[in-house]
Amino acid sequence: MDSLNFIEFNLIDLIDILLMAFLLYNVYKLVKGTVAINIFIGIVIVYLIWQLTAVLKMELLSNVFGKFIGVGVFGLIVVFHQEIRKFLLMLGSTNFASKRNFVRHFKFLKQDQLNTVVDVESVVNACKKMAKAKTGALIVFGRNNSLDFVKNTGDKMNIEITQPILESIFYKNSPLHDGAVIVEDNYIVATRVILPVSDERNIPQRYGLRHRAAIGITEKTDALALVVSEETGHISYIKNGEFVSFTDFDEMTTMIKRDLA
Ligand SMILES: Nc1ncnc2c1ncn2[C@@H]1O[C@H](COP(=O)(O)OP(=O)(O)OP(=O)(O)O)[C@@H](O)[C@H]1O
Repeated sequence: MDSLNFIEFNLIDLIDILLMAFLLYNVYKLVKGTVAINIFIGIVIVYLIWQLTAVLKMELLSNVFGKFIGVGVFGLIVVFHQEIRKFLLMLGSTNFASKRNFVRHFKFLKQDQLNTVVDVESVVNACKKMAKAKTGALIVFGRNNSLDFVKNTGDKMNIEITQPILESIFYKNSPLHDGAVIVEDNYIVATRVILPVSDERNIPQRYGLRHRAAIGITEKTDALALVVSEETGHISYIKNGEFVSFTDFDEMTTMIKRDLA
């Protein structure tokens, strides 16, 4: 039967499927937890129906779905422009192949090579202390995307994270207190960093530049951000350009650890 020819399978098909699965998995990881996930699932469904109608030679339906997908590509570029940007950044990122993903899998070969586990407790404790004292702070955790483009706006550092260090950096009279701190692999790698500010109109007026900067960097990259408000002493956890809600700081700590894993 001609229509079942597609069942013939060779090595190239296997590689094709594996690469496609890898691509889809990474796209899924990017959009997971965002509103884009529903659009992503919708597209996958439309695509699968299109392929099915094509294989079964249902000319009319296949034509309609084909046209829809053809035009839809441009719509997708607009809808997913942030995710596409993050994905391309991830592919070209120096961090992607270097540390978190690649080395971690081979960590057993060299036990003490990298200290990749961020001491989240110390960071959260420092934030709690700063919140009490109404000291503003902005801490960004790098993940897969390289943050080199923002690190260059501040001072490069290499300080292992401790609670007192973080508190002293953001202490009001400290020369380093302005801007954001970038954290990678349990090290403060940059201070006084100027982040891209989000121009999203839906952010409530009460949030100023510190919060907009946290939203901006987490929209443009897969980084995570913690903000301590100087005005209210409120601590916000921001991911994918949105405020993450949590009931207590233990829950927030667990979420950050999970997101950094
Ligand atoms: N683009 C930026 N990147 C990094 N840090 C920034 C940026 N813009 C402002 N900041 C930091 O935020 C501080 C000003 O915060 P602002 O009062 O405007 O924000 P906010 O969101 O209202 O925060 P808060 O609740 O702490 O007042 C600045 O002193 C600076 O340290």
